[in-house]
Amino acid sequence: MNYISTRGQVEPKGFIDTVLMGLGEDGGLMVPETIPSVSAETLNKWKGLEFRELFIEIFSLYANGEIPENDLKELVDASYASFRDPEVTPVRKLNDSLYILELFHGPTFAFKDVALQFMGEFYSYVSKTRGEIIHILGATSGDTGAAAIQGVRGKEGIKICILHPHEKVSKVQELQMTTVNDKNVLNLSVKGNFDDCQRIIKELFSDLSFKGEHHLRAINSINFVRILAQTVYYFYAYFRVSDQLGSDAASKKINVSVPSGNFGNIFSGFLAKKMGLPINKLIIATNENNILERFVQTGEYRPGEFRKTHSPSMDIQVASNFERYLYYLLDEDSAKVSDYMAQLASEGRIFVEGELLERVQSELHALGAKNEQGLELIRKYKSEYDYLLDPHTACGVAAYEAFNEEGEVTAAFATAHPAKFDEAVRLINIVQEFPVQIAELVAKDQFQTVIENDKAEVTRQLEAFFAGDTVSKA
Ligand SMILES: Cc1ncc(COP(=O)(O)O)c(C=O)c1O
Ligand SMILES: N[C@@H](CCOP(=O)(O)O)C(=O)O
Repeated sequence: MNYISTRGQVEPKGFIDTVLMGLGEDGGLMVPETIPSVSAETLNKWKGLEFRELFIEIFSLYANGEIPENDLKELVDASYASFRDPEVTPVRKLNDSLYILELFHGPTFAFKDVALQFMGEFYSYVSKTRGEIIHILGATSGDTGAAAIQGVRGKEGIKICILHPHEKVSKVQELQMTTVNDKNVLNLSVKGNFDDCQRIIKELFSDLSFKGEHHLRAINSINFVRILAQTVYYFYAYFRVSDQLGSDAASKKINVSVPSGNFGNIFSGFLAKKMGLPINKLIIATNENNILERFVQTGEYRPGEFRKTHSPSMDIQVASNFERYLYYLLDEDSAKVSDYMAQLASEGRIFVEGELLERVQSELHALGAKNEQGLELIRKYKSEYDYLLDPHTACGVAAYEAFNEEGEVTAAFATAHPAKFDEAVRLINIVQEFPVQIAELVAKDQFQTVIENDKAEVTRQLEAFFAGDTVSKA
């Protein structure tokens, strides 16, 4: 299988080369030339697999055998060894129509660990086996950065620089990133918002001579391998919810409700559904930064005013993976995607209507939860089920409440542990106990460089950080 760009100007690439390229060299996003389809028979075989086995099956459909089976197994085992739950992503039933897929059992307590602990192992493997220099550049609203740093800290042949918005991530997120004192880690705290950080790194990735000279690699969901790793828990959740439904499984439809910002997580669900997983509704849950809700309701995709909310990781206006969705919406017509993206760049908006909008509305449901609504739901679920939602998960539960209908059940994705967002939880006077790994962060020193919202300054920092690195092949 080869990979091509949504904008059609990149020669087809193999799997590892696609991962190393990250953002397509034409500014588009890489996608598989064809999406593998999974038969009902295969789904039936897969339903008894544990998470790691499922990962290997799904990954193997996309990786062209470029990683020998034994090596892949070792990578997967190493990636999930640090997870606190043996199931990796367990599913809890809250009531007859609501199941929670807990994605926060990795080392940094957010769903990003599922893909990023794997990516850390993967990059290390590629560095050793191909002698590639791996200089990771990423932007974060808090969780990607923490998980990516954790995945590569101290690893030979790899350096990582993460841009986060200054004073716009939670205290725990900031500590998770900035208390890491390994020499291969650089935290830049940018006086701007997440969209600024993402724009700067995309501009640097688009400068092909700078990217090549400095061996820049992506860990954000612009990188297709992130999307792929995230599809695994859609399959896993579907199978576990079906198990728990028992004899009711045949008569119930299964929805997923996914807290969304950069559109990577929900796009993984879109991909899983295209592969043949019979998910019913794909529900996008956002906070008041509701560009995706506005798009699904009206067909207009227009970044609006940035809102600071209780779910800061989803304080995102420009949803990176939207372009991948657009590609499939436009029937894989890369010329049309390029036109739409050029229009977005020049006019600040794009618009779909008529049959296209009808298709969007048949494929996606979306709700932008209000700040107060999120807090109210945290309070309600704590008191009714003794289950503490984090504020991002609460947006997903709000969307479940809005869209789940008779004959359906919903797997709402818990994308973070509430301890990461105690600022919000405290507002409703709930006192939570912190996991020890989080409690011990406050005593540690922090290492970060605060900089202006300025690409030239980021460039200078990177040139100094990456200078003189070489790597040899194992
Ligand atoms: C806790 C949490 N929930 C949800 C999201 C949204 O996920 P995505 O960016 O893949 O849409 C993020 C990050 O964006 C997050 O950190
Ligand atoms: N919420 C994310 C934003 C970046 O998303 P990504 O999926 O593209 O890495 C974060 O925590 O940084």
